Amino acid sequence: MLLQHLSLREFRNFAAGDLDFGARFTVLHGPNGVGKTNILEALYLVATLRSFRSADLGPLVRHGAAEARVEVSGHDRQLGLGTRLAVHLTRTARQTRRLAVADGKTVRSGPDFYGRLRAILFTPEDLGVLRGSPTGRRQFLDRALFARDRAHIADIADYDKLLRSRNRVLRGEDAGIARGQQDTLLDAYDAGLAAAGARIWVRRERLLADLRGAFAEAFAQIHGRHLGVTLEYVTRLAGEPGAESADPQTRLAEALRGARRHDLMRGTTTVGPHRDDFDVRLDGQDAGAFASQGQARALILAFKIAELQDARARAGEAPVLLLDDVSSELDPQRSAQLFEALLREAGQCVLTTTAPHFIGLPAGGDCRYIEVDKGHIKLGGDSGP
Ligand SMILES: Nc1ncnc2c1ncn2[C@@H]1O[C@H](COP(=O)(O)OP(=O)(O)OP(=O)(O)O)[C@@H](O)[C@H]1O
Repeated sequence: MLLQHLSLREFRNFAAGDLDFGARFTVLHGPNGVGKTNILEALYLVATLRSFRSADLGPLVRHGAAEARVEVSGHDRQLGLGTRLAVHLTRTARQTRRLAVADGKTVRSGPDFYGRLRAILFTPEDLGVLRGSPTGRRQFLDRALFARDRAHIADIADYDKLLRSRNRVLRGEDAGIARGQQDTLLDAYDAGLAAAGARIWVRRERLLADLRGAFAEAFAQIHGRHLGVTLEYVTRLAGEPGAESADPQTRLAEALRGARRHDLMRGTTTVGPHRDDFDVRLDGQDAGAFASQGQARALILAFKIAELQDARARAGEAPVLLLDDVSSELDPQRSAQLFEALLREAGQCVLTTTAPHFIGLPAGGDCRYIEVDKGHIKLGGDSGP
């Protein structure tokens, strides 16, 4: 989809905001805290019905408002038609409800909505992923999969819900459950977790297998060919004796059953893809512990390039690249390298920066500079920085 227009109502710090996208680049610029990332978050919401900053959608509704709306219009290149996608958020006392609308029609099922706008996100936090927590690395992989496989978003949501329910039962938090009922409930949760969890696990393994070659090549181009690089999925389930013959769902179901007594004592679920990780090695050494800052960034950049190449090859067109404030983390030389490599692979790209002169893209033609100022999108933003 080629993005043409975005309209925000009561979203984050925007009471109302409208902007037209550049055909290739849209540079959102302004000081810290004015709402630039909020605009990327709005686009990400339309792509995935999720936020990349908060699990709860409540904070996306402007303080004091009960409802928020994000609407994107653009051109669906595959259908050759104009298209409009909207997400409405309604905050109630207990939760925030979301409603997806495509071309005026409500879309009840998430998987029917995901993928109409396909977006790949790159934030400064991604640059620290190798040194950060396994949770951050799993989110990093899952975000890559959200753009690749629309079923993955639904599986992650189902898995998280089942996991929370299983953990509540393990901790005895559901009052009034007898001992016999507890086992029946756990059996049901285990079956659901094994089904969704196996799909998550298999997709993550396949993603890494598919990206491995392009990742190594992109890293070699950025950093040189003198260091060997590997990329592996890490799961405790892989090495279970005799497990190789069973399919992933059966292996996960058996592992959950086997861990149940232990999990009851711990009050939490200790096996499954919510405990998995991925491992990047430079000449056999763990990159998280041994790579220099520059190497770690080059590795993540290489992963994103591989992700963009894969997405373009699969869908026949490049997804929209959402690039949040990356230049602030890099020196000018690295910044130039990053833009050169990423932008070569990207189709349409929406980027935020406090320093538009850093971006170095000429205004006009396919590039539009838009100034953001405390919840206001300045009109007439197609001039240069
Ligand atoms: N629900 C909300 N209602 C009103 N304002 C909000 C809401 N959520 C966030 N904000 C405001 O949005 C602003 C943050 O916006 P954002 O993170 O997009 O800034 P930014 O321009 O990307 O800044 P930086 O350059 O530092 O990354 C803050 O001023 C915050 O108070």
